[in-house]
Amino acid sequence: MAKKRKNKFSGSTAEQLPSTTTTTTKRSSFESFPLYLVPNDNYSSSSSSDNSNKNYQDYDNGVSNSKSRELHEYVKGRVWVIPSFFSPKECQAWIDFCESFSDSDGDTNRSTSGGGGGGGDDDGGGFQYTAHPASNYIANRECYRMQETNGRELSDRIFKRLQGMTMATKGMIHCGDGDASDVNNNNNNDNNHIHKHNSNIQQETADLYRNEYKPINCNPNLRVYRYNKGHAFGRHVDGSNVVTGYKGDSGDNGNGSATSTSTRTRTTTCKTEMTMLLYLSTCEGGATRFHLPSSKRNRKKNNINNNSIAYSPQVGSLLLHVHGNHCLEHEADVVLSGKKYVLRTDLIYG
Ligand SMILES: O=C(O)CCC(=O)C(=O)O
Ligand SMILES: [Fe+2]
Repeated sequence: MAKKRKNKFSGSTAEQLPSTTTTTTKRSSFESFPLYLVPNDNYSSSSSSDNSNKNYQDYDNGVSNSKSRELHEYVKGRVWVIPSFFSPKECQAWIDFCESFSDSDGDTNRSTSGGGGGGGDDDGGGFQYTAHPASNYIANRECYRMQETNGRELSDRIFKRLQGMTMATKGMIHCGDGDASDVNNNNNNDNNHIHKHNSNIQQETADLYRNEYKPINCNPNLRVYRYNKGHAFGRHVDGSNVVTGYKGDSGDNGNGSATSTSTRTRTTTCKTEMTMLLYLSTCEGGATRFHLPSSKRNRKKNNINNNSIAYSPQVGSLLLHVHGNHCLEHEADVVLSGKKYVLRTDLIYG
């Protein structure tokens, strides 16, 4: 069990929470986050006979194979998974770090309303309880959150690892224009299947740098969620955000701090295009469920569409999904037992 530790706060909460949100106003910080939790090396997905595989000695305890460090398409043109992005040890270290700011019952910074019990800790940092009912504009949500709005070094490292894995396998993810309504479902909820869809979307994974518009980093706005039993996040779509500080000219990252590992050679407007969900634990329930748009025929007939594809959290797996205009509606199913920990960032394109 992680011990309680004091933390200093910094940064600001970038994610806008509605006025009905029940949450504390304090900010948590990852400023003391140990960088070794995401080693600054380039993880390549090579065959097991390759020497570079020793990078993984501590990474997967020999359990996973190189395929589990590759990008797999989960919903065509919309959702991808890398089954072993973080090692189990790394996941546990993230959880321990985040929980080290909690009260012994794990309810640090708990506000007064809502379920779950526990009292607040006014200078502890760490997880903050977030809960709001559904309204016309926002989905219902209940979980704990911890946030660092400028975790630049960590996001650089996460991106470097993603590059190492995707470059060695199927290339970086190309994000093109498409119409989400053209995605169809084969109604198979099994995590082990790649879901095939008829689609006119020109959105296949593409080799890194084949296209001008490509992934350049991960969002330094890092969030860790903890869903306890009964917690969930209702049906919603994720918005795309313009991100500053990634101009890439002559090492200028726009904010005077360290140069990004993904320095570019031209000035560009950068936007988040994909949500990245890094599952740090497994639990019963708690799947991330994508709702597939109904076919044009069903829409005409006004048929109700209940097609969905759920991804159950696996320790260390990374799920990426297109967000913004082409985001599939999705939700986090209720956690039935255990705790679901997720690290959320986004893939920035420019
Ligand atoms: O926790 C999940 O499974 C989904 C989280 C999510 O949808 C989000 O962060 O926008
Ligand atoms: Fe979402």
